[in-house]
Amino acid sequence: MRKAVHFGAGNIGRGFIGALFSQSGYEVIFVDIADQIIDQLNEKKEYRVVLATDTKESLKIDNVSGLNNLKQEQEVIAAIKDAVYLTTAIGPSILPRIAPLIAKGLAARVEENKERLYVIACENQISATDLLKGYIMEHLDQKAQEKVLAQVSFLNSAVDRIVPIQNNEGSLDVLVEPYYEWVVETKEEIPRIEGMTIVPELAPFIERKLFTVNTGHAVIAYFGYLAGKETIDQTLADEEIYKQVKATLGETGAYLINEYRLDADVHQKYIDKIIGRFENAHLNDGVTRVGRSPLRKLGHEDRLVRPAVQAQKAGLSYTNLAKAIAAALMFDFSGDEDAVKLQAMLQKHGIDYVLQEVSGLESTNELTKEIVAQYEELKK
Ligand SMILES: NC(=O)c1ccc[n+]([C@@H]2O[C@H](COP(=O)([O-])OP(=O)(O)OC[C@H]3O[C@@H](n4cnc5c(N)ncnc54)[C@H](O)[C@@H]3O)[C@@H](O)[C@H]2O)c1
Ligand SMILES: O=P(O)(O)OC[C@@H](O)[C@@H](O)[C@H](O)[C@H](O)CO
Repeated sequence: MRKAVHFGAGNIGRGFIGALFSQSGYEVIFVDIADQIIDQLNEKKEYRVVLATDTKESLKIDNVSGLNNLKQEQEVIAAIKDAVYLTTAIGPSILPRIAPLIAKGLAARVEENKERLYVIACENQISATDLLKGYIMEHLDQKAQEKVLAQVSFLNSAVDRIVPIQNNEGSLDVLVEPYYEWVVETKEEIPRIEGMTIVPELAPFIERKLFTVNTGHAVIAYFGYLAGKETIDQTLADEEIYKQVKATLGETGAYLINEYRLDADVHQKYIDKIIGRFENAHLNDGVTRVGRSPLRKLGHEDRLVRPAVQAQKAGLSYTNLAKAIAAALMFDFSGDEDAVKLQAMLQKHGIDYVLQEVSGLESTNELTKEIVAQYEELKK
């Protein structure tokens, strides 16, 4: 049986990427640090993906097992030697931590197995696989680097499926929305996986996804948090926030339509469909999950700052994006390590410093001035 090694047996790992591999006839070896999940994967060897619909249809996902990357290095290396695919869904900040072990696995594999291996990072981050590749290369000598580059394809991708935090302690089953899209950039023929879409140029797909689904989601999460809401669907029921989401997606939409020559009507339908997905009450998706890691989300290339910077460059409106950035700066959820760091940084150094250090925005930039003004307004 063909093998896929997938790092991160969390919500997207089990609920989306691992599930597609299993349904495509692959044996899926999940690699994670959570012993409870790994033990269950090895004991049960199957779980269910449950769709967040009225009827809660479910699919059985089998041929799965688990390895702990901190305790079973040799087993992970052996699995990489045999795999056809190596994927991740672990969070962009964790990629540097798993890179040393992946490097060891790739170095061993290219000596013994001449079949091509396909590496794909499935994270909400532009060029996540390129980043992972860079981290891996730091752990290989020149000879190993050359062999790996000759025998391994590193493919960027965009992943879209809303998978909330699961409220079923002790179960491997995952509740997911029915919609999904996995777009992979390559010009090669690669082994077929059910549900994977291949494109020669990813930029329009990942930017459209990040700056519509994730920008919209972030707006709901940060304004919802400020308004004391619990979930994404509850927040969207608030008329003012609904209007704010629409207006912000109008701004990212204008940038995307201009940049990628998209059809305006088709893009509007895409926005409407996504808002419909956010309204799915079966997901019970928390504003604190969607707003998680605000330092990452306030990054220069991420879902809020990049479209604002790009809109500004193109002479388009960015007022609503600036307001969303201001709301993200107010995310002071004590259960989120990044939010705690962000608030400490704001208190110690002030907003101009944070926008410079975290978002790469100069204090003299008109966009920065707009964010500061919106922040002062929100604080009132
Ligand atoms: N949940 C979604 O709706 C969704 C949708 C699209 C993309 N994504 C992206 O997928 C990625 C994963 O998100 P998620 O929601 O599945 O998160 P998650 O927290 O549910 O899963 C992450 C998994 O990684 C594991 N992990 C953490 N550190 C590790 C380490 N050092 N070594 C091995 N495993 C480690 C955790 O134990 C966990 O099981 C993120 O980049 C996210 O942006 C999520
Ligand atoms: O995963 P994050 O933290 O980058 O973003 C939170 C959500 O917006 C995200 O997980 C979405 O649910 C997902 O990107 C939908 O495809």
